[in-house]
Amino acid sequence: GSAQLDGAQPSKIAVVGAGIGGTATAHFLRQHFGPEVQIDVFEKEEVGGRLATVTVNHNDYESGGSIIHSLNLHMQDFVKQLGLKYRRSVAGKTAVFDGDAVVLEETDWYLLDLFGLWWRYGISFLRLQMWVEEIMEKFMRIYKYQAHGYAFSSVEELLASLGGSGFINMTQRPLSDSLVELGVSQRFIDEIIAPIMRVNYNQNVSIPAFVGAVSLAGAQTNLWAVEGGNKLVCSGLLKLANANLLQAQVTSISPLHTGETVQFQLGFTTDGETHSEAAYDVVVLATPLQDSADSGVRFHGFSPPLAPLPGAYQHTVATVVHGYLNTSYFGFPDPRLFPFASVLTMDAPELFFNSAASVCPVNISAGFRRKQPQEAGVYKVFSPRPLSKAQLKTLFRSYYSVQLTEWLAYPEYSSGQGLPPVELHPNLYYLNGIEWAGSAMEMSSVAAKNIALLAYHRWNRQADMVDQKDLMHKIKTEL
Ligand SMILES: Cc1cc2nc3c(=O)[nH]c(=O)nc-3n(C[C@H](O)[C@H](O)[C@H](O)COP(=O)(O)OP(=O)(O)OC[C@H]3O[C@@H](n4cnc5c(N)ncnc54)[C@H](O)[C@@H]3O)c2cc1C
Ligand SMILES: CC(C)=CCC/C(C)=C/CC/C(C)=C/CSC[C@H](N)C(=O)O
Repeated sequence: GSAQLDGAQPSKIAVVGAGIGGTATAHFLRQHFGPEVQIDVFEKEEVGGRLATVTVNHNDYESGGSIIHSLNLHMQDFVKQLGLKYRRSVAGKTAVFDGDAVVLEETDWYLLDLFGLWWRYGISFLRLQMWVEEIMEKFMRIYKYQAHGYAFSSVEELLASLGGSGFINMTQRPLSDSLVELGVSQRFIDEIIAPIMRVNYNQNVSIPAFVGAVSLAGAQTNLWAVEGGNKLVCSGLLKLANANLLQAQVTSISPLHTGETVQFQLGFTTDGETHSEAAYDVVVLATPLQDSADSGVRFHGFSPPLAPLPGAYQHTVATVVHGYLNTSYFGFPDPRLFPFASVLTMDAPELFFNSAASVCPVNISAGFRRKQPQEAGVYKVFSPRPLSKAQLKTLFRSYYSVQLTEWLAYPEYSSGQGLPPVELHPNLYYLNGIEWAGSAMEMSSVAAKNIALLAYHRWNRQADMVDQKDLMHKIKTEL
């Protein structure tokens, strides 16, 4: 009970979930709280969570989170600190399919086919590009604030520090409204924006503008991934943090009142057996807690009781197929004349898939080249539901293997609810609320750094490092 009063560090911290959010939290907690504290990370399934690979024909392919933006500085830092390597994506052309024919043949929507896009969409293209750049520039402020040690007690405070009320409004208003206001044409929205929202978030242009901008950043050309698989970052961070990995599902969290301070007792099951571990000073929940996300975590004995989180997570199926693409379906009876590496789709009710793309293995050997459509290749198809045999036969002339991963992938953004809280109770934190602003590896990493800083400042009662206003100015005048 006296730990917090005499300024000592916490002795035990628990993190629930070993995805990028949980493992990055463990790493940053270690940085801030020092070498003495015991950090236990609970994981019920695989380290990596939504970063995962499937093996096809002796090669591994990303089945969950796959691409990282060049300005995602936490992810970049992790890769450097862990001695991992970057894997650049192998260039390939993209088409947009409307269910009937290819409506747009482009090479690379930012650079190569700029003139083609100009001709077709006029000023829309430039306006959109500037809009995304401006948002990215403001978003990048977070790295400075975090490097100076500033933390935020809510996702709203964090966003407001970066982009004022404009950023918060962007989490509530539809992307389509923002784009129309910008003067982006309906044709551009239907043929380019909607297909990008479908491939990245399995949703339409009514998703909020902030996550829409994140999704558009994810359609730029400066993207990379981690050689060997993105999930290597998670296992690497656990080691770097010197954290204990407990292969167990946390089932309950209850407060333990001892004197003036509160600690937490965690109930968990491992190999069907129930255990409990007491006396955690700080707990970070790094997994979605909505009922539909099925984390299995229950809160007992909190007064007032913790309110359930509204909203649900979107079902998205990633199907990795080794076979021959049926190019006829896209209007190219001769596969040798099919020039595309990926096909995005417009928002058409009859379409049963969102995208189909030739994919590269996570270990690209020096001489790697994409297979031609007349050869057997490995493709990833995103769809809202598992593909039936008939649907597979529509997309592939024949195939050797099919691997299906069903994800509760990212928030269902249409519900228009607010952003979940970060502080559930003193010393009990929730990471995944940030996904309701935008779900991406970097968003979880930003939230991880924020929670580690927040936990540290709360523990040490440093109120002047939390929710400070006018940080740009403060930082400039700091020594
Ligand atoms: C198909 C797909 C494609 C994506 N593509 C990209 C992309 O290209 N780029 C990008 O940046 N992002 C992408 N994302 C989003 C990105 O993967 C996620 O935002 C990010 O991985 C979330 O990490 P997290 O650690 O917050 O959550 P998770 O990875 O979900 O980690 C939570 C962990 O907690 C564990 N857990 C849950 N309950 C318990 C419990 N009770 N006890 C113990 N453990 C528990 C889970 O098993 C899981 O491992 C994609 C997501 C999907 C699904
Ligand atoms: C957080 C910021 C500022 C930028 C992140 C940009 C980014 C990498 C967004 C990706 C979002 C996402 C959920 C993509 C899913 S699908 C990716 C890919 N098309 C695939 O084929 O797997």
